Order: sequence, then structure tokens, then C-alpha cells
Amino acid sequence: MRKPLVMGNWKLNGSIDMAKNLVAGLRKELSNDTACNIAIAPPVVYLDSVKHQLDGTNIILGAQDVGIHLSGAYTGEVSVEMLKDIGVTHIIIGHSERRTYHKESDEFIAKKFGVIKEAGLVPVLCIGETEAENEAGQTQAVCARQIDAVIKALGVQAFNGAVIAYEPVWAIGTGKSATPAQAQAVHKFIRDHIAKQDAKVAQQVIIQYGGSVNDKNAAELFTQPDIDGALVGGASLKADAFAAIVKAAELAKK
Ligand SMILES: O=C(CO)COP(=O)(O)O
Repeated sequence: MRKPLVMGNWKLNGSIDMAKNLVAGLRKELSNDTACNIAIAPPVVYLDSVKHQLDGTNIILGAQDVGIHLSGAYTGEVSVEMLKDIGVTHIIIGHSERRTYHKESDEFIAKKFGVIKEAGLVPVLCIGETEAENEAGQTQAVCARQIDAVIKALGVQAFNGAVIAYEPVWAIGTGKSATPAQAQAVHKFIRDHIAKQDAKVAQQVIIQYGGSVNDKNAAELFTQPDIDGALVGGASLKADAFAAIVKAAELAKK
């Protein structure tokens, strides 16, 4: 049985006060004994203080991105060892916002995957097609290409203990979530694609859905057999909505 992971990606939102209030809200809403894994990924400058605010909870600390270098003359970069140093365990990479605005390639993202694995942490690899690719019937080809870049660089075993987040770009921040059936079909495709190389790796890999997940549509998404939780943007900024999504994941997977 895979334990679902519900992860909040705060993106470029927040302040010291907002982080304090949000974490306090989560502490109130969530028990410490949840049947699913819970993570939050605040902006990098707040990670250290949020880590302390999470003391005594089972909420995992995540980061939204990482550099590929470990140290040296790379102004502005943050290394995986630094994130590990302050208690981060899960790191989102390949988010469509980074692929688009920062022109990150599949190969570059595979390098990030490699440094995260090397450090013993958990990569959360975002994949997914744009609206135009979806309309052109390229969803499977795009997802396969984004996964194959990692397999080519690191081998399929790299997905042991890793997380994939299927986030169709057209569903991100649009309020237009994929339907449970649409998402399930792609999740199954992703799992089968990995299974072609290694069935065991495919069985254990966590595949989250992301894209306009909220407290209303989460429960139905989570009833799908290959949807192992969610990567949540907007709704992760409200403690009650995020907690409701966590509870939906627990109920669905019991
Ligand atoms: O990009 C996302 C999470 O990484 C999804 O964002 P929304 O939940 O705001 O659509």
C-alpha cells in the first residue's frame, strides 16, 4: 500500500506573519497521527523559521527548488546540502513555472533529481503537458519524455522512494482541474511506463496529482487507484482548505 502525500506548494507567497499564522492553523486542524504524509514547501527564506514552527508535528518540510551545485561561486544559488542542513527532506523540481519562466530543460531537471538522490533526500518531480500539447494529443508523449530524461541520466532505480507530481499545465491556477478519470488515465500511463523498466519501482512510486486541487474536488480525485495524494498550490495557503484535502486523502485511502 502506498502512503499518499499531500504537499502544499506556497510558491511566491507569504511573509513571516503569514507563515506563522498558516502553520498555527495547520497545527490546530491536523492531528499528529495522519494516515497520509503531509508536507509544506514555503519560499526558501522562510524554511528555517517554519521548520521550528513545525516542531512536534509530523508535517514534512519541503523546498520549491534547488541548485545543481553543492558549493562554490554560484551567486544566488541554494544547494541541496544547505536545504538538508535546515531539515528539508522533499524538494520540488521541474515545476512548469520553472520550466517556462527559467527555461529549465528535461536534462537540467534530471541533474537536480540526481543531486537530491545523492544527498539522500526525496525529489518531487513535476511533469505535465501544456494545453496546446493536450489538444494535440501529446499528453502521454510529453510525460514519457520528462520521465525518460531522468531514467536516461540516472536509471529507473532513481525513482525508488521518489515522488512524481502530474500537473497538467492547463490545470495549474486556472480553477479547471483535470477530472478524476482524466487524471487517473495519465497516472496509470505514468506507472505503466515506469513498470516497463521495473515493476517494483513502479508499484512504490508516489504519483501525486496537481492543478486546481481544492477541498471540494480532492475526495473524488483520491478515490482513483493511481492517485497518491496531491501537490496543492492556491488551496495550501488556507489552513482549513489544506487540512480538508489531507483529510480527504486519509479517508479515500483507508
Ligand atoms: O502548481 C501547483 C502546485 O505545484 C498547483 O497550483 P494550484 O493548486 O494553485 O492550481
